[in-house]
Amino acid sequence: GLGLSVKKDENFGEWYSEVCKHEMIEYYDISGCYILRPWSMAIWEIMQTFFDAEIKKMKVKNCYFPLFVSPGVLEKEKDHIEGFAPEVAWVTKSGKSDLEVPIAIRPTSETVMYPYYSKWIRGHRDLPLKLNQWCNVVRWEFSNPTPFIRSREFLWQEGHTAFATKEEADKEVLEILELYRRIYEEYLAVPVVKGMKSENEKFAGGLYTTSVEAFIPNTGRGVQGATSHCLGQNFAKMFEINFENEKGETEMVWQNSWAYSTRTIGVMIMTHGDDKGLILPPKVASVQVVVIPVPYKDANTQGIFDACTATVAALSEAGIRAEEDLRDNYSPGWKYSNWEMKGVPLRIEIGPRDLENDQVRTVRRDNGVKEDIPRGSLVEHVKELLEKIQANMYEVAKQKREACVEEIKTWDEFIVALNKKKLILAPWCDEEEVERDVKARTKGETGAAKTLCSPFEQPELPEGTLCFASGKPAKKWTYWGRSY
Ligand SMILES: O=C1CCCN[C@@H]1CCCn1cnc2ccccc2c1=O
Repeated sequence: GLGLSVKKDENFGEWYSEVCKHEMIEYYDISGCYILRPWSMAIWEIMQTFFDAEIKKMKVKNCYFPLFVSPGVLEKEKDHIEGFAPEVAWVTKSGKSDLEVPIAIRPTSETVMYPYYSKWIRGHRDLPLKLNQWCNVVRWEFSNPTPFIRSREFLWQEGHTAFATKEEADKEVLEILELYRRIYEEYLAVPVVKGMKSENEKFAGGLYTTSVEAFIPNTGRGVQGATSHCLGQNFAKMFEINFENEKGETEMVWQNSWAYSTRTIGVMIMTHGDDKGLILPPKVASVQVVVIPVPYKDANTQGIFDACTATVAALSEAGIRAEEDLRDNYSPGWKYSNWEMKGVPLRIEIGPRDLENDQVRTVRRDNGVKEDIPRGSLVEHVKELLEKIQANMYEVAKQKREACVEEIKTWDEFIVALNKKKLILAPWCDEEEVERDVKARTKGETGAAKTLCSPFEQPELPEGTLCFASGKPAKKWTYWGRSY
């Protein structure tokens, strides 16, 4: 039928799967793989347009490296690959014959790119080297696949930069992290926390990992939104990426790598969707306004259709992504439900009365508010409405997320908050052993609790505050929770 068969608060998993099928994705006959249909691809492209322009301002250049990785290079560094090896997909045959040597499909491109960084970087004038690629990666995961959130192939951008000094690397890590915050908060209207990953959770091959973390109130799970790593000189050592500095001495480069993926779209769907379906933030909506005629038996139907077409033309002229739905085989009511399901942020209805009064009726998808607007001031009104919708969606999501945050000080409080699906802010001694212990003690069928990040914005930590898990002196406030 037309509507969703379950409610968001009743059966979130089923709700999410159904909402995604309303033209964002199509399930594919290989498990963990999904078809990105135009309705979600358009969102990816809008984000890409923003991010690509921003990194170009930072002198990052786009490139493209092969999909295939030779085994020798992939396994070059044991502790980088150790935990990940089971996820690597391999090509072992071509046609009927086996390949002499199996070839891996990139799960990420450090080992693909860095042998060539070593070749291209000779002297300090070759630095900084800043490359990015927009591509797909494959990780053959076995934990439950979820559209956009966890798939065996996904689209992402991966930036790989090399500098002469650590200071330059440290600076870029945070500049990129700010762009990720903007993607989530300014485009997807999703609030995120910027922070540092723990030693346990960071990218094992790097020096430190920063991330933007989102939270899904319905499941009480954190979700890593995007990562920006400083790799230090670890990969430079592994791949011998050296340069001759101004004094003629040989030094190793300092590197970063950073990525966001199509997971962003899943986080947006989970955050904003309701029981009528998707709600798209205007900034990323491929159709921001849908104009629907409401003809009445003997009314001037042609006049109504012409008014719809003229309204779309005026809005498009002003750079607003507007479409009319003049299909004569669907009722206005059916169209309202259909476009609400697809999450179009603003609907405009034009009926006989609107025609007489030279006005249109607007209906907001985020809060349902209806308003009659004179056609003379339509464009300005709609621009304002779209901005209000964008801002309101962010504020509502931020309040919902804040309502989930619980600050705790003891183990018992931690367990209670965890079982109440809270986003937990706790004082922690920052010891890896303790994090591993918390994971072990909270292991359950819904997954263990772990650190999500230590926020850069640290609340006051009074002298003598003890770690909630170990009782040792706490060093920092850290967000904990179950995660995707
Ligand atoms: O996040 C990023 C940002 C973009 C570039 N790569 C880094 C780190 C990727 C970490 N990672 C993640 N899954 C993997 C899966 C298989 C093999 C290797 C890996 C792997 O190295």
